Amino acid sequence: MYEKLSPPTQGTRIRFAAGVPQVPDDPIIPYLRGDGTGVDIWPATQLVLDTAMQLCYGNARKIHWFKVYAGDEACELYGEFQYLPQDTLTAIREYGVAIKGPLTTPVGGGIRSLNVALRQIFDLYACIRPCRYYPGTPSPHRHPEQLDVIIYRENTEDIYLGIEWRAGTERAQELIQLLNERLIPATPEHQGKKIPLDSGIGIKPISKTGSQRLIRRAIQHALRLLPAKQLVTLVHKGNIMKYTEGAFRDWGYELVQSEFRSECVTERESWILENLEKNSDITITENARLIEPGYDHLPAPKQAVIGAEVQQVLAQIGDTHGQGQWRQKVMVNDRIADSIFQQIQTRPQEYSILATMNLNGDYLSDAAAAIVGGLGMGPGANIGDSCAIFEATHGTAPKHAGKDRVNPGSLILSGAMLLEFLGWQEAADLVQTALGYAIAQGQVTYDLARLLEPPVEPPLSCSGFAQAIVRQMENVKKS
Ligand SMILES: NC(=O)C1=CN([C@@H]2O[C@H](COP(=O)(O)OP(=O)(O)OC[C@H]3O[C@@H](n4cnc5c(N)ncnc54)[C@H](OP(=O)(O)O)[C@@H]3O)[C@@H](O)[C@H]2O)C=CC1
Ligand SMILES: O=C(O)CCC(=O)C(=O)O
Ligand SMILES: [Mg+2]
Repeated sequence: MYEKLSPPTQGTRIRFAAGVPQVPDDPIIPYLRGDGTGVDIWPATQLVLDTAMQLCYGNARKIHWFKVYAGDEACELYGEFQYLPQDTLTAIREYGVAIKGPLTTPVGGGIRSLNVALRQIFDLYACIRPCRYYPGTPSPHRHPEQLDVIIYRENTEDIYLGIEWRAGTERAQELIQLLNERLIPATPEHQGKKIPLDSGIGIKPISKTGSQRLIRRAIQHALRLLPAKQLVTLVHKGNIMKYTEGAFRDWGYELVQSEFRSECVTERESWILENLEKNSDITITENARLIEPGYDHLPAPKQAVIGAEVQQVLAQIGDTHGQGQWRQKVMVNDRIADSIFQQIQTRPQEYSILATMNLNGDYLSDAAAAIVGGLGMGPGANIGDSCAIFEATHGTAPKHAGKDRVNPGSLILSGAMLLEFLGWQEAADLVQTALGYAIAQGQVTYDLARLLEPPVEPPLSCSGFAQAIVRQMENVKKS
């Protein structure tokens, strides 16, 4: 079955039934060490996860790690350009749940992203990146503790599908000519536009299916955490990209109507219902005026549309959501992408779960991680219906590779997400608590040490931080 791999001789595979992992007490879990700082952060992570398992479950539960290869390490074993060997894909498919370090992607030419390839091959459509503050972590913000969001990033489409043509190539020019000569002139709203012939071209597909399955998971997550997480915000740049990003928003609202009608309320619906609560004699027009800024300056047909919206909301959900019932539901709203970058900084406490397309989520997850301490504190999971791969938000940070200095926190916390996914909450909680205690006591790596006042000198090494977490876990278990 494998060309160069030998799976562990003990352990059992995880299977998925209707999207849910069926987890034995002795799962075999493939891991990819990764490139760059993967050599530092993976051993640190494995130590913490194994210790947490041992402390919580003794010999009753054990992960049997299965080393598989991608990136530079794979080329060493399998030969030149063998960045993602078939063995690795077979192992991940067979065992269902994996964890990985970061993998390098060159800018411009060369190989396409192995990270993105794995998400696409296994249809890991939901990239989940929680950004939560651990007290004592230095931050450029005065109140980083106010940010506690979970980013749900669509993970398989958008420009990450990688359908691009380099400027000047025959295909790029053929496509530009087709667009300039046929498709653009045939579309009235594009009249007069022209694409410069020396352009590179990339395609940005955003599908209804892809958008809705991601947003569905985000809403389901909010419902599980209710009332702690009560808001799902659809992030988009739909004012500019109407039929891709704007459609993402519209399909999100459609989903509320079609699948979550009794459990959700949209922000606009809540305004309409609240206006009625505050004034039971309010007319449709007065209500419409209150929900739509500039209503009085709109042409009559547009005013009519808003009036109809008010009427429809009251008729459809007045009984089920009115008189304050909507306050117990998950609210769905939307924000334009550029604005959400400042909102998470200026009003972080107002956001809970952010549902995004691929590119926006990539940007937003680094930005949100910066608020809670930087990329060393940004965990993540890529989840599909029959596979899951856990990985940090950050990349290979090549200048720090092999120096035993970077913060393994993101991969360790990704490991905690893995434990939680397996249903081993006690071990997941232990890891998070111990990591929090270590940071609170100033036991930190260089990235946090340099920001603390006064700076911590010398900082812990990568492996030293893992050992500090291990000591904290032992203390928690003793007490
Ligand atoms: N999922 C994946 O595998 C990902 C892979 N990549 C790939 O990684 C490569 C490098 O990307 P790059 O843009 O440099 O981004 P990186 O995320 O690798 O690193 C950028 C900077 O973030 C900080 N940082 C990253 N990881 C840590 C950590 N564990 N602890 C502390 N600080 C950290 C460092 O800042 P400082 O030096 O200031 O301390 C580092 O220089 C590229 O090939 C890229 O494609 C990128 C993102 C995700
Ligand atoms: O795959 C890569 O090289 C970068 C991906 C990335 O930045 C991310 O997934 O956050
Ligand atoms: Mg990124």
